[in-house]
Amino acid sequence: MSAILACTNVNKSYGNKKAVLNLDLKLEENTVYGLLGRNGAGKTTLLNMISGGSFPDSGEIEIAGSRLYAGDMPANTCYVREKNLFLGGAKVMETLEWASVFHNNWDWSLANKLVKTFKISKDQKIRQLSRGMESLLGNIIGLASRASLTIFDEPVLGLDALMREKFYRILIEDYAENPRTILLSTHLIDEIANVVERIFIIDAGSILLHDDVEKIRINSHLMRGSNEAIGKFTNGKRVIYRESYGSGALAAVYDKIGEEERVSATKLGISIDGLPLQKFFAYLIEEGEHDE
Ligand SMILES: Nc1ncnc2c1ncn2[C@@H]1O[C@H](COP(=O)(O)OP(=O)(O)OP(=O)(O)O)[C@@H](O)[C@H]1O
Repeated sequence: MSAILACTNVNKSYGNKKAVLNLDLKLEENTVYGLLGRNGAGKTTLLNMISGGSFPDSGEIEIAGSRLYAGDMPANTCYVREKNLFLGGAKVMETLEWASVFHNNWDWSLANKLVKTFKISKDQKIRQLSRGMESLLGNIIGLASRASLTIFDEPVLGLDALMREKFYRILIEDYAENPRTILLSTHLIDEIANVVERIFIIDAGSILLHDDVEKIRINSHLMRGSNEAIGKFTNGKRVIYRESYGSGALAAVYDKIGEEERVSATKLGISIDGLPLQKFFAYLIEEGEHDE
């Protein structure tokens, strides 16, 4: 597979604030990625640079092998912003028509179908849409663009649980029929666990970890036992978080644990549970804080 996006040693500051720091990131063709990071981690700053909205202070961004220079609009890329830039006085239909002009692979039949699915009136003005409906309109544009690189920043903001589920289901179905690279940036991690194939975790402007979701699911564990047993068992393993309480301890481990090791853990009185993605992320970020 070849890279649709490559960021190399990218930096961006606002005054003294380093928002993106020595960041490397590579996205392959035809893969769904998640970009996770807490508030202020640098996600929007990064996505703005990838979409040509701002330019790095240093480093390189390449899209489909072409380097982005200041003022360039990346080809065949669709960026659905958290705060979209639609004109309040324009109608939904006019906004879709405007979007269709910018995207070569635009699919009107999909756009029309989704407008019906999400019950949005084409004659309604943008300023009359609810927050959730506005998110949905952005998402319709993202999906109908069928861009080789489609980026959604907080796509389910303001949507109820049913609509969030519907959006992700449609995204997966459409992706299966029309593979392209999709990057989902969100705080609602567990909701995308079954949608994305790989995950990038960004913290303080840099990528802290990237891996396959399946690998994270298999290799992330929460262990509880005595301080001594946990210390012994986790020796040499990648411990992303550890906490002691009295004579007991808890450890979040990101490593392979084989059957034999599980047997020896049981003998040591250690319990091992899986870690939901949200928890894995929280422990990883918290451990990062301890290290500072
Ligand atoms: N225009 C700006 N001027 C000054 N500082 C900024 C500006 N935009 C962002 N920052 C700072 O840069 C850092 C990264 O911000 P960014 O918006 O990229 O984070 P984020 O991960 O998208 O956060 P959130 O999830 O809250 O949207 C933050 O510390 C933020 O305060």
